Amino acid sequence: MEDILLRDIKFLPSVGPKRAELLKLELKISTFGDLLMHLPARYIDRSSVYTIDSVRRVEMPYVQIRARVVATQILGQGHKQRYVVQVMDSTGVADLIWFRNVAWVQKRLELQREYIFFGKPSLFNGEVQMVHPEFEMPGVAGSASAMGVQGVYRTTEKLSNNMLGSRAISGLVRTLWGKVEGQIRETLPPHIIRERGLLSREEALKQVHFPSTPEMLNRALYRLKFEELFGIQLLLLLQKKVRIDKSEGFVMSRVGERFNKFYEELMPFPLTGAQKRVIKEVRQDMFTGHQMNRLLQGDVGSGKTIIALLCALIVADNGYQSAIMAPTEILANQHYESICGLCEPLGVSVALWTGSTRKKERARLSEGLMSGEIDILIGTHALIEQGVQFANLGFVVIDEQHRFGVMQRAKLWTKNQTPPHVLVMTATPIPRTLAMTLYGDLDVSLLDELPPGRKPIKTIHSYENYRLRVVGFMREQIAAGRQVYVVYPMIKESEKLDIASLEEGAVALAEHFPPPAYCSVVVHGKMKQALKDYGMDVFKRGEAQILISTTVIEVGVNVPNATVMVIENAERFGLSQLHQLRGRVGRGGDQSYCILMSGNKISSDSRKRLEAMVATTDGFELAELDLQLRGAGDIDGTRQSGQALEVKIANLAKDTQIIADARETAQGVLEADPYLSLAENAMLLATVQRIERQREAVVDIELAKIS
Ligand SMILES: Nc1ncnc2c1ncn2[C@@H]1O[C@H](COP(=O)(O)OP(=O)(O)OP(=O)(O)O)[C@@H](O)[C@H]1O
Repeated sequence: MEDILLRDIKFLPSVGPKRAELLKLELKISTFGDLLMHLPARYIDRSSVYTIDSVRRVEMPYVQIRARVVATQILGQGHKQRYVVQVMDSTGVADLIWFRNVAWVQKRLELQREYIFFGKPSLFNGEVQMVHPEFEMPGVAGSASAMGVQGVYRTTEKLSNNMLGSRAISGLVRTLWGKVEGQIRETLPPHIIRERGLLSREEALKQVHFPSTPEMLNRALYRLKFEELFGIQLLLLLQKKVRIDKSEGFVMSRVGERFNKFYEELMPFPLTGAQKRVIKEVRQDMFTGHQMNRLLQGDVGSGKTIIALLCALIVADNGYQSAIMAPTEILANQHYESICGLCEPLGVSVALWTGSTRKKERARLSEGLMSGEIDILIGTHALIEQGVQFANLGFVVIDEQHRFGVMQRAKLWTKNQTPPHVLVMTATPIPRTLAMTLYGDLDVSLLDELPPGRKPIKTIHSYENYRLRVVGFMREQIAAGRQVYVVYPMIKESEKLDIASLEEGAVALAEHFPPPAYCSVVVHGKMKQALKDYGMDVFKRGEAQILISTTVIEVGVNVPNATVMVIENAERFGLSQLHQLRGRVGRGGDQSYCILMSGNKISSDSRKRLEAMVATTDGFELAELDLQLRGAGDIDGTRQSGQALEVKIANLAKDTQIIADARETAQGVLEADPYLSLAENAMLLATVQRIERQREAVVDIELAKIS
């Protein structure tokens, strides 16, 4: 049978070639199936009528009220002219305002008559207002107000101009439904539908487009989101299983001289319990003969670098090479310096490869890598972009991988016959359910203990008016021998402006902290690498007391003597970023401070973020809150992953319970049928294979972009 869902959209009555072309261009709708999956972007609930008084108390984006017109008047002149209609019900009065189409409204609204008004309410001086509400007489059969819950479809200006606004799209979907009803195939096996009490796929699709009640809409959305997330979880768990069961990995069974010597004689400090536990987990993985793919989550300053080094030493003792990849050159340099220093007495050879490594040096390094002379290579993306070759790469550390592109890692070393063990390190605390999706194919280690002697950082939110006090505080800290960071936000669209504001800030600071008594350095992303390195070095050596910078220092920079972090325009940063920045201080034993500077007027979301920063230093708590405030799409890298994972219906930030349910069901299915070989799971296998193909295509595109 021909699959009706694959039919070209131009064959749908009242579409035709011209509108079909537009639908393709604007909304990527090419087939009947595409239109069916073009779900409403939001819903309006016209199933209940609110009283004016209750509108004041409930937070609903749109409401309808039933009220009588008691007064009308035209206010203002010219383009400020507006028509204000006062309406009343038994609980109160509301003002309805029109700035346009005044004559049209005037003609249709009669004094003392009752209407249903539908619109977006707002409160002005405690009074309910609605601008440009829709209205109609109550009790008219088939009227919009009697239609219950309605979907609003995403459309574009161009489509609206061609008679394809939200309502027209809704009409097309209705026509479509008449043709496809009864032909929608089920994609989940009956046992899952039964266990989870799900709607059938057909019923779910019908209900998302034409909800009969709010409850049915919720069940329909649950079913479609569940299906989407379940497919992903199944794929992730299956990939993990295949890796563990089938993929070969290097066996690193020796704990040799270099690791032992370092551990016993050269370690600058005893490891924390959590660090010891993680090393043990990694060693176990490396011993199994399967490839390790582990995520190391540790809050800022929890001591991840030493773990990378200890692992690399085990690897070197077993005769393999390691690569450690950092997200920025500054960080790669920092790792290189500290690891070089630590490794010198061990006879382990360490090299650095970044975007600014010169051609001649690269040639020399390539030789060293191919001959096996170099044990540990530290670098940036350049390691991949430039296709660096190793003699026997056994271990790769990806630092801060959220910057790296979540999906890329899967494909990085597929060229090697035996893939190296991979340790992904991240300081971004990822809420549990999000981690299930983003890193669902990895094993997870947690560094949940900070090195001893750390004092919690004190965080203060300060306004522009108090700047002089902040300056005074910075002076005190500098007088006590400490160092200070001052960070400006960087917003991609207007880098020039950002740098200008940083430079202005630097000039103002120079007045408060004049040379030669004080020394400040400026570092920002647009500077030449050599200059950046120079600035960082001067600060690290303690020769400058103030480092003025953009967020280039956000990840990883480690200067334990710096105790004050001043964040300018803190309201412009997201919570995870603020947390990362704050993590640059409090890395030594001294009391540290984070001062969040903001303008006097900030939005309520910004205020919530800043208040949360003041209230807690717990990265996980902040990450959860960030997720609620901003959604997964705004957390670094997750938008990209959402796309790569083809998550279209579910929301990775909000649908946490559904993610957990989907994972649980997926686990259950795989326990009973580890490789989906039973007939009853054939359709699941097909789904997983389809997602895998899509995902691979996306990863290929991502990789093509960087290489
Ligand atoms: N067990 C320990 N005892 C004392 N100090 C430690 C210990 N482990 C690490 N440190 C020190 O703590 C500081 C932070 O360590 P490191 O730079 O590895 O943190 P990180 O986890 O990479 O943090 P971030 O993600 O913020 O970069 C460093 O100065 C490091 O020398």
